[in-house]
Amino acid sequence: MSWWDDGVDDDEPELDESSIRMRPNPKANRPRTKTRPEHLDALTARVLAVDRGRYTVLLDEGTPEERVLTSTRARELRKQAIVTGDRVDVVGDTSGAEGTLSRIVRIVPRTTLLRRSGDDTDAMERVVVANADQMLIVVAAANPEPRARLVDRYLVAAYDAGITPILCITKTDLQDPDEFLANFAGLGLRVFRSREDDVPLAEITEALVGHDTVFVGHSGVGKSTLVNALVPTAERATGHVNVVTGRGRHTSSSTVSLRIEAPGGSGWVIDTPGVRSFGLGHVDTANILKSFTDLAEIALECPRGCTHLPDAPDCAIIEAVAEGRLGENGPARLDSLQRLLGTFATIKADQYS
Ligand SMILES: Nc1nc2c(ncn2[C@@H]2O[C@H](COP(=O)(O)OP(=O)(O)OP(=O)(O)O)[C@@H](O)[C@H]2O)c(=O)[nH]1
Ligand SMILES: [Zn+2]
Repeated sequence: MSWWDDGVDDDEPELDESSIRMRPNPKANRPRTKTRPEHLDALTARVLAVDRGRYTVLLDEGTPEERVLTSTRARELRKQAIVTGDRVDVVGDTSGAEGTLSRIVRIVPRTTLLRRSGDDTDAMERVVVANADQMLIVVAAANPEPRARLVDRYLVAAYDAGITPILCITKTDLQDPDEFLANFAGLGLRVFRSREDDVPLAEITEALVGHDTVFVGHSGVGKSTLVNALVPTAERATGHVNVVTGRGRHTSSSTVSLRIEAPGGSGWVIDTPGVRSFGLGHVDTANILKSFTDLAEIALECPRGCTHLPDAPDCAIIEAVAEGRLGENGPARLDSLQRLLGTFATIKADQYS
């Protein structure tokens, strides 16, 4: 069981068989150039949304010819997941005219890939979002009560994927977030404080321009409220219940890309409303340490197989911090790293028990 899971998980990204690491017969994976056409005339597009075998893609982004197409995928891609944020090569009718269909023939190599497992004991991974370079983690100062371990799980997923995490703490009108934020003091994270009646729109927008940012957060933290404030055309469903119809929470379940416009340029917000569970069964511990470049360098002096956890004998990082070599913030930084590595160690222990 993932303790992230609140039972709602209506966004089911496809399993990506191409990313399963065990390859019993490497030769079978060689591209069969004879049978696969090259499609030299293909055009590269951005996948905005995925819905049951239909892909909404954006072509000629940012030019006067920009247009939205509906695409299917070529048969040779049927075993690979194509997800929001992917760049793909399309052929066929790329006019974008009503009723036309183009065809995806290639996935452009991804710069990053945010993945999750079904739960922590599950090594099978699902692809959530491709090519995001930032992750905005939305957490409420209160209601629901914030828990550092939950944020740690998002951080582990981000660091594992090589995505830069940013924190946005909402509902600061309900609670002073300082004490909670102290948990992350060592990470050098950019932190935004927000409340519904005073969202720091200019600052957050500035951080999003020029980036593809995936928004994650537990249900009820105010993520939709934030997305709607940043991208007024988004109209994401929020937790307000309509008293007239008695209906509310017509929550949309699919991951979407929303363009954020600012005088200085534009950026993309990738909202992942349906992804409630974030199993970390696939995470590689080395990737967590790699994100702490200063500590990773010192870790080269650690004994082989060092866990860097508080009980690790002769850990070079622990020694360096104790000697004050990492400065004033050293202890907080080590503490954060150990908490993330600890999260991971617990997961692995469960997996192999
Ligand atoms: N007091 C206070 N309430 C807020 C704030 N931001 C959002 N809320 C309220 O919190 C509730 C949940 O907000 P949503 O934006 O729907 O939260 P969400 O994270 O998108 O939740 P899901 O739709 O379940 O994914 C709503 O009733 C909001 O009005 C805030 O800054 N302060
Ligand atoms: Zn060590």
